[in-house]
Amino acid sequence: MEFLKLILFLIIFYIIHNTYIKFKKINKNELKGPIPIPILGNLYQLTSGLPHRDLTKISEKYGGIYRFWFADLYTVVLSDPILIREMFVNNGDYFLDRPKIPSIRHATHYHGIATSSGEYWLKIRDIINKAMRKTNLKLIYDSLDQQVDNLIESMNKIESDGQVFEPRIYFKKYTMAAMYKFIFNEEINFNNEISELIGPIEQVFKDLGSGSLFDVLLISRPLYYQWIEHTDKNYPKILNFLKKKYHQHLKTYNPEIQRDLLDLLIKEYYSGSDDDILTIIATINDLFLAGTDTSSASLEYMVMMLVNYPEIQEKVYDEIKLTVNGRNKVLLSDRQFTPYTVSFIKETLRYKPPSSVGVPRTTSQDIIIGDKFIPKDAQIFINYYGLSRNQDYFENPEQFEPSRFMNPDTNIAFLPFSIGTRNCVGQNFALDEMFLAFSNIILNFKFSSIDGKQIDETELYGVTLRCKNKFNVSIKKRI
Ligand code: HEM
Repeated sequence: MEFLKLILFLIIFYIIHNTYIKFKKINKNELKGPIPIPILGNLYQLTSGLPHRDLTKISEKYGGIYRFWFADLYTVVLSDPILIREMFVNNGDYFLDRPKIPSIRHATHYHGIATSSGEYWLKIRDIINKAMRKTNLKLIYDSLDQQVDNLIESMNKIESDGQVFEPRIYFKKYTMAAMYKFIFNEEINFNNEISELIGPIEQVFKDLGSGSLFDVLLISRPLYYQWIEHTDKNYPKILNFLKKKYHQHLKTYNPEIQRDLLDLLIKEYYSGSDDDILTIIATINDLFLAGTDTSSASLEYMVMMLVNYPEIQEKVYDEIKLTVNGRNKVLLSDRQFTPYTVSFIKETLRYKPPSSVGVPRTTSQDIIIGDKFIPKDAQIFINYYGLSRNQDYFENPEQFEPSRFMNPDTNIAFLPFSIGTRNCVGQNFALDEMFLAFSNIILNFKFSSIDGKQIDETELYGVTLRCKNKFNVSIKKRI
């Protein structure tokens, strides 16, 4: 009986303390936001299954910066481009780190490029920045050409066999093959070892995307960490695969010759210590995950937009056809002559931003931005979806209209790759890779809906925002 009383007392104490933390005044300039409830905070307001849309709706009341409690995590949600610049560029040093949560600790132990912080991150970011410069990517650009040829060849076969084209699978293969070449200098074999990784990778994305309440409830974190360490089978599979590749690579490693990214990382981090091995493995894991799903999801959306807006499809095709002037291949150097095609790609990134609420950051100290107080350790979200729906910057934001980007003035709210020193490290590569695939498929094929109806544009929320339903389309050869 006494024991039960003690438990009851502890529960009541916990709830009161939790409520006090969420309601106490921390600063006279603190952010406004919806009213939280004990324990869950504002999570009860994410009701639609599409958190980026719920967060966008809340910003209609509270504006481009507001406070939202993800259970126990004080979170700042941003959709105002001026404030985003003020924080990530003008005060960038205070917003560079990533939050620490059990599922990330389990996955990478905060190693690698995407989830690390502080000096450790600075060093690895510098290495990857250099590796991603175009001059160091010659190999991968040669290989991209080959991947585009493979894509067109597969599509030709689909068309001549009278089959339908499934964008998701073919674009995934395209972006995976590109990253595989960049990291391992190898052609990917989809019938072989990599096929067993596709399932675990998808599951990891699904788990990270749906998020876990136990990650954001402080009291449950230690137990939750132990639980995932013992039950998760997906990350160990991916990491073991990458470890195997690392050891194979080591056997033929020659410090005089840099074949690929893995060689570069071995050069920088080879000591054989567990920590350095984890750095190498976590970094290639990050690049492989971050560099494949985002670009392939965008390409998938581009095809959907071509089908749903046939008159826009014809405009893009006419521009590309005129530009290549009889050649049967579009090159990167053609891009400067295809402003409408570039606008189409930008509009797709705006309309369906692949990184819907981005990769969260955290503040390293209390800071005032404009007249807004942001406390140390707050989690910072850019709501890319909300940003791209900001009516102050985009007229009729719910309309898919590529010509909005034909205006030569840059729209400061177009930031699908984030901004500042920790923006997307693969931005230029992603834009090149998408342009090459997109412009060449449009030169070769006309896309249409299978049943004559528009394809459902609803998103499925996740680390990467993608279309809710996998869809197929009809393709018809143009040249
Ligand atoms: C349409 C394609 C892509 C979009 C929209 C996108 C968007 C983003 C965004 C919004 C971030 C978060 C940046 C921040 O914290 O402020 C990010 C980070 C990152 N992206 Fe991308 N990305 C794309 C493609 C790629 C590709 C192709 C690669 C690799 C070649 C890549 C590698 C990374 C990495 C490694 C990070 C973490 C950077 C760090 O923490 O320092 N991304 N990306």
